[in-house]
Amino acid sequence: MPAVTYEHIKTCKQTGARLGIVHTPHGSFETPAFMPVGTMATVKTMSPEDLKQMGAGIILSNTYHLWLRPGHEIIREAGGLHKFMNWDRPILTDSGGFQVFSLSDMRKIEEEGVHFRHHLNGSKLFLSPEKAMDIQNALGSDIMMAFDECPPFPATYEYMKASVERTSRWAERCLNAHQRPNDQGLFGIIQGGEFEELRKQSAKDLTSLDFPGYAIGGLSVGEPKDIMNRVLEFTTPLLPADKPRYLMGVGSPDSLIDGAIRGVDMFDCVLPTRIARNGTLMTSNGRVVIKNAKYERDFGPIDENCDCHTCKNYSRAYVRHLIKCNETFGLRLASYHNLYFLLNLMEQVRDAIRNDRLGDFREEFFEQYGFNKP
Ligand SMILES: CNc1nc2cc3c(=O)[nH]c(N)nc3c(CCN)c2[nH]1
Ligand SMILES: [Zn+2]
Repeated sequence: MPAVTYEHIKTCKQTGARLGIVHTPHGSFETPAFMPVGTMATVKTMSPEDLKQMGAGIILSNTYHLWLRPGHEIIREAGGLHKFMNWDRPILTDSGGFQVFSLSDMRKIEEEGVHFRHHLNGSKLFLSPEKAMDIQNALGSDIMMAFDECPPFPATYEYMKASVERTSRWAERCLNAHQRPNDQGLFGIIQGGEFEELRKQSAKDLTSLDFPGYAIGGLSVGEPKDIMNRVLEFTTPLLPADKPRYLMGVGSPDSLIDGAIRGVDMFDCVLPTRIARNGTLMTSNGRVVIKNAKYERDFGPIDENCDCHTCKNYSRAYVRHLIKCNETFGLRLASYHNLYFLLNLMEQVRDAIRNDRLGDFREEFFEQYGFNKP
């Protein structure tokens, strides 16, 4: 029995969105799902109890960061990442490729792997498909990602073609290095940028290797949203309908809805906690920049349509005060609300799929949030 399986519940009659359940060794979660990001084995300022209370079904952590600090062997000795961070629900770990390219310079890509400098102390490091698999095996994540190259945007067709072919060879090496296929699911990552031919090539290469799930990589790297949506439109149909589809690095409300409509099941993004820390809050009526003076005497909730712990117990004026004073509690209140907002949005998306009306929901949400404003 593979470690990770997908159960399709239904497809929305109004759009291409699908309702499903992903089953893993640490439990199941409904899809479409948003995964809070816990890079350093913590979703910043949130406790596991907070995450459960807000309905997080799965969280993401990062091979690159945990390899560097505290070191994957320490986590292996702790009994794995679930035990180390006291999270007993599913964990997905990214493979490190993207983090190397987004964090460190002085990098050199070879067939064997990537040579680069530690982004904090500059020491020379090397990451390969086999090393990325060894680290993820030590972490014991339920879903591991294949080691890939996420090419920059834009990239030439020639560069992208060579990169896709190497990423496909790396994916096979990851499968061959997989030590615990019954305990950990390994997802392949489709690359190819905005080139339909290369996305087809990547999908053909990786679906022939029969992974339990597939990610769509190489997006949310600065391309306009209409390009992302177009790439999704011709890429998701290339992926097996009985496997989860994970769009990497996507987390704004409009992109989550538009990705679900195009058949995506899983998303992750640091956006909600990152913008929360500087006081930008997502609400049903659009973004609220809480440091703005107009909230100084606003004793109402962040979002009157939100029933999260922050909105039920604290005012905009109070959160504004804490954020301006850089009080840690303010970071917690803002992060809690933003994560809750996205998790609740995904619950509304799943509801709309159940009722075959995700297209209508999109219109209503975009109108109220202000996405339709010119
Ligand atoms: C924020 N935008 C973004 N695009 C990504 C693409 C990849 C991607 O193409 N490959 C991998 N392995 N990770 C990606 C990530 C990290 C996801 N947590 C991305 N993040
Ligand atoms: Zn709230």
